[in-house]
Amino acid sequence: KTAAIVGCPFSGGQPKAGVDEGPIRIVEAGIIPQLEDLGWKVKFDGHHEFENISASLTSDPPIGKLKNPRLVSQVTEAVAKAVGAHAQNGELPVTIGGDHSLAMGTISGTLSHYPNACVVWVDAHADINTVETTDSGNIHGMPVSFLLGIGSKVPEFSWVKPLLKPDSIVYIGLRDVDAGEKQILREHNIKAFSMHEVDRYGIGKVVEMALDHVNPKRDRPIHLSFDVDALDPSVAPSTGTPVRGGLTFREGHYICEAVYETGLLVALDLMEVNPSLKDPVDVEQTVAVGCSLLRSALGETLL
Ligand SMILES: N[C@@]1(C(=O)O)CN(C[C@@H]2CCCCN2)C[C@@H]1CCC[B-](O)(O)O
Ligand SMILES: [Mn+2]
Ligand SMILES: [Mn+2]
Ligand SMILES: [Mn+2]
Repeated sequence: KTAAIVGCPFSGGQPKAGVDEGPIRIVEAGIIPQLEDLGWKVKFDGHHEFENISASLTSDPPIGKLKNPRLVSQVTEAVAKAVGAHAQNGELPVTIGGDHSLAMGTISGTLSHYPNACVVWVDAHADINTVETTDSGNIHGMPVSFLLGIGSKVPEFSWVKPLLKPDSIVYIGLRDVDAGEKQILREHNIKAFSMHEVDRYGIGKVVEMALDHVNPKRDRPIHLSFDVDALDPSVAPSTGTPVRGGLTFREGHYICEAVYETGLLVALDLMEVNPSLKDPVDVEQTVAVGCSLLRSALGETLL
């Protein structure tokens, strides 16, 4: 079994510099030999270069509130092609971000090859703002709305096909959801296990219920999209939009272990590690947690 590392040094979906260094630090931390030690054949053709895309853009003025729209669209389209190609080759794409706008690409890529795939989205945030509801205009808060095809269309994003259905995504870890997003989740009956449910049922039951919702017969491929800000800031401090009251180290790892145990994982994203926001100790911790989550999602067990 081959894992293909899709290193995406990209920060255009949000305003904080440094998140583009995430993949570089995770690879430098040794994720490749770590995965090889788990028995994976690891393919890594170097981090994706997006310079040519940004160089070819003479200008990229906001569209409405949306920031860096053309850059984000072109980068995520390239990522969709890369992920789709790896999936086509029978490899498991492991996309390391970079900000979460990249998931517009990764999940498009997965769905192009596995149309029946379901998505487990682990995050403090729903990332489902539309052109109408976004307040920040930061596209890392919007990828799910594009994947669902909701909200008014933006011609620059016409490559994104509405391949994701509302009943095929489930959230775990939500605790900072905008009013407009809450309304969208309700209107589309999108299943979400917030930190309230994690407290109430425990992570084991939450993961079971989440999978029962999107994968009742455990026969659908799974795309796991993990935003490290789902974890409590004490666990993963160096990230752009930290929110208190998050998942513990073990809860985050349990999700990854349980998803791997299904044997259905076909694609994995590890997003929003920004190694420039904190002191070296906190950065090191965040990078190490990112590597650890990746290992757990790819078969590392405690016994
Ligand atoms: N919904 C958001 C958006 O900008 O759209 C607003 N939020 C920050 C905001 C700060 C003030 C209190 C309410 N929250 C970040 C989120 C996007 C996170 C993207 B992710 O990829 O990090 O999950
Ligand atoms: Mn590649
Ligand atoms: Mn996110
Ligand atoms: Mn988030």
